[in-house]
Amino acid sequence: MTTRTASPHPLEVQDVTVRFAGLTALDAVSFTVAPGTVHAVIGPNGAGKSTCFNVLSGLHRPARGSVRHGDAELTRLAPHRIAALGVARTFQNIVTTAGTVADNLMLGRHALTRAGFTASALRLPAAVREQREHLAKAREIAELTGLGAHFDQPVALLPYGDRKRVELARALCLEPTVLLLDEPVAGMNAAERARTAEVVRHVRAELGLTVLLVEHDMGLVMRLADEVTVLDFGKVIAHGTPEEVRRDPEVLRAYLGTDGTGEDAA
Ligand SMILES: Nc1ncnc2c1ncn2[C@@H]1O[C@H](COP(=O)(O)OP(=O)(O)OP(=O)(O)O)[C@@H](O)[C@H]1O
Repeated sequence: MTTRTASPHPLEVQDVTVRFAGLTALDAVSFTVAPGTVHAVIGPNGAGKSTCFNVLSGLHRPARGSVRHGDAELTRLAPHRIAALGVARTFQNIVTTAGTVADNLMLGRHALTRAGFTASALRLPAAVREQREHLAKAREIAELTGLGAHFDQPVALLPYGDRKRVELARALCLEPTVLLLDEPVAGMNAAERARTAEVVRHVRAELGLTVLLVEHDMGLVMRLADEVTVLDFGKVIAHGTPEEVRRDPEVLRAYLGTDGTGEDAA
């Protein structure tokens, strides 16, 4: 069975430009996500965060620029090929409500399954053994993400925060080296947000993952990110630690319409 280890490679976004009809949604965006770090992409509404996320996961092909991870140029690959390289994404809206937690996590193992359909259907010994190993791995990931007690429960019956974490666990079942999180705490209450931050911190430490997250929740970004890239109108306006970007006058202007002095920006 495939087991991946932490990647030594950064995720390098270089000069990425995306246009929709007349609108430049991303304009020569560059940043590097260092291996084993949590990197957040933030920005006001319409700044280009989702577009950036979709480029990284292969849903949008940029007009220009590259996204490199080791030897791979991700902008030329279909989403499933990017996932197979160990770059897994979550989806903002919960996509997993059917079946149990175990069922959903086993779906996440699908790309790592070697036994063919026929071998599985005939329950050949190798296929049965592989299935058992995948189930054990799925259980391990459920434990890691605080879902162990719910492993055999229907996802639809779980509280919202746990359901959203099933999505995170499903992505982890791919044994990624890079995890792309699309607003992982959207819609959660304060306790659920804190719990999810703890889980992300824990899985990053345990698995040595590189994490890129797009997030509106500043509290989460400040608590979790090692580095932050700030977008506004499709351009990078700031890079730095959470503390640095929080004090950056450009960032204050973009978010608050002020330069931080109390005067409205022109
Ligand atoms: N498929 C599309 N077709 C046309 N314009 C689009 C498309 N997707 C995004 N845009 C536009 O591109 C710009 C960037 O949008 P994007 O969704 O990436 O921003 P965002 O930072 O994720 O915003 P939000 O915080 O509101 O989710 C916006 O002006 C948006 O209207």
